[in-house]
Amino acid sequence: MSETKIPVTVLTGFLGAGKTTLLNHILSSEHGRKYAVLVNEFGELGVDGDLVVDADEEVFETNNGCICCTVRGDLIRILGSLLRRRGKFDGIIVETTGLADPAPVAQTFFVDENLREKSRLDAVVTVVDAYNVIQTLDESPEAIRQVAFADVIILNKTDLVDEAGLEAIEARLRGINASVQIHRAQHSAVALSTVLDQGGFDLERALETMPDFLENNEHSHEEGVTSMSFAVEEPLDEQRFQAWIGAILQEQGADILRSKGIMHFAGKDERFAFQAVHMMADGDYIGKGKEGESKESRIVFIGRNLNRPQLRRGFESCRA
Ligand SMILES: Nc1nc2c(ncn2[C@@H]2O[C@H](COP(=O)(O)OP(=O)(O)OP(=O)(O)O)[C@@H](O)[C@H]2O)c(=O)[nH]1
Repeated sequence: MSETKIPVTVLTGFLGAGKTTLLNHILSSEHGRKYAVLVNEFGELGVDGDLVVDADEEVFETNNGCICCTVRGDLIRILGSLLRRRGKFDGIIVETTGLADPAPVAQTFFVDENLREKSRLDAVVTVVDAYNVIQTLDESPEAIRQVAFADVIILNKTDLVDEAGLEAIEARLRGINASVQIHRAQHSAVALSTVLDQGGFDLERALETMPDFLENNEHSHEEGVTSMSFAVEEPLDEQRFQAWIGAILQEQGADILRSKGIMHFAGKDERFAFQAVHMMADGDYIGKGKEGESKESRIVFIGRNLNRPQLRRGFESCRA
């Protein structure tokens, strides 16, 4: 992805999962980089010397109008002014406290022209409380969505759950989101490289490790949220792909929470990284793959009511 675009990490997770602990861990680590942080609970971050932007309550003020529009408007305004001060920091972290659904925040980076030009959604990171997650998933559709949207899950509070319990949790999380990278943690102490600067390359790694045809539709207790991935070995026709994915997202974007993939287009050396949150999509060329690397194009859909044969046929019909 374009080097000049500032990476944005969207941090989400259920109440008390360990988001603030993670933020403090990031900001107090020796990484030699500067991050701007947008939170709606300023004051929790007792970190000196780092650039912490007080977005206060107003960022996520939602008492009138559509939640998505309000959030987007405020985010666009604050990020717009942040991006004018480019060069002062290397990345932006947006904590979505109080907002169960990360979609409107993530989508902002695909919708606004200015933000699209200057920034890119690097990853949605979801912090999960290992001790409470099973109950939370049973009781809350929002928790399921947060898992579905995640590129990276920090499975936190592993000190409170035994190994068998953790394995059961991981299986359940993968039942919702098969391509997600899960990192176990205590007090959100993860290597920063697992959270920040994920870019298109980790997407590729995630897709590689994801089995082709996961049959996990039996996870109906997750309100039918599941994931499917498809691979095509031959190069794709760019126009055909764009038309197909555009139509799919238009028609089924309400059910498709997240989609992402790495494409090899005929006549292009560089790989194309695609991602979408509901119907809002974005894509960028991310450079050539390594010598001898597979030229397979892969795509993953996470959502409900996914029609496997239809999606597979559609993707295969994009071959050049
Ligand atoms: N036992 C245990 N406790 C933890 C761990 N990580 C965080 N905690 C505790 O969990 C509580 C919540 O952590 P926070 O980081 O404030 O969680 P949060 O997601 O920011 O919470 P909200 O902003 O209220 O949604 C704090 O008391 C932490 O000390 C962990 O790995 N193990």
